[in-house]
Amino acid sequence: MTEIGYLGPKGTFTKLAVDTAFGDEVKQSFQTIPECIDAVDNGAIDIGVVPLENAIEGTVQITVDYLIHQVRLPVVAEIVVPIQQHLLVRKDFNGKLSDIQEVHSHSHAIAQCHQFLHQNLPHASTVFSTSTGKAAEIVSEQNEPIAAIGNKLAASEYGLQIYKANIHDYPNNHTRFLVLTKDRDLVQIKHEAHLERTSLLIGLPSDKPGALHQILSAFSWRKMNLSKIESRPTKTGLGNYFFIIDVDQPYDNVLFPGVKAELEALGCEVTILGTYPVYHMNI
Ligand SMILES: O=C(O)C(=O)C[C@]1(C(=O)O)C=C[C@@H](O)C=C1
Repeated sequence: MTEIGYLGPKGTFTKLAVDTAFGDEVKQSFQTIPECIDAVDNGAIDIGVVPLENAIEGTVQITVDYLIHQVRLPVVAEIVVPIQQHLLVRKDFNGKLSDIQEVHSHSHAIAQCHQFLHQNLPHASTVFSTSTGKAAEIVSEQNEPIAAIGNKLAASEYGLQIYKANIHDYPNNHTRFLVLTKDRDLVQIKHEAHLERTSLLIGLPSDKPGALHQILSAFSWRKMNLSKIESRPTKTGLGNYFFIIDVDQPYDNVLFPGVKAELEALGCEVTILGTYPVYHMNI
């Protein structure tokens, strides 16, 4: 039976994404994103689902860096889900907002609610946890005036109440999750794909004038639509970067090999990270 790993424990957004995409398959929770990716790599599980990017806070850097520098796994699908952040407290908490001393959550969830916290809980300290589900678990176990930021699944899993709903700072909050596996045939998502996307990693030989312009030209004159470009440090010294580029079309045997050859002629190193369908889902 196919086993699917996710950032746990129960009640995380990743779990919601996995449940929506994979229904009743067997699932295993991991405490960190690298542990989940390692488990796919060493065969302990078949598929891993990890957060990649949030509409408010941007890239989940540990995911990108781990996939670039430590474990290269094929990306075979992307799941996009709406994210609604709520302020969760124990059911026996009946104080005021100003009584809350600590707010626990994943750093990305705290960042998505930064303005809310700044305006409504300026006196409370923020405490980072490994996930929103973990934060909810911590709050459920302590008889203290503390709160977690998380989703409604976390509220029901840990017996918490939603003290204030939808505290994320901007509407239209979504997170992209990557589905990673060595065996593409294992992944069957019963939804209609929104589009096909291809992600590339491009390394420059050295910093030189016009390098980025030349890279972008290779896509531009072929009329290939880029939906994201991001630089990440190569970790070899200040000023050295990789570019990660998302192209909103599937890999083909004409345009992509053409881009690759053109960029390699410029001295760039080009790696295809994956070509995959993108599913937009409601949770
Ligand atoms: O902590 C969780 O619930 C997660 O699934 C992680 C994560 C993230 O890393 O971005 C996923 C979705 C939300 O953007 C907030 C947190």
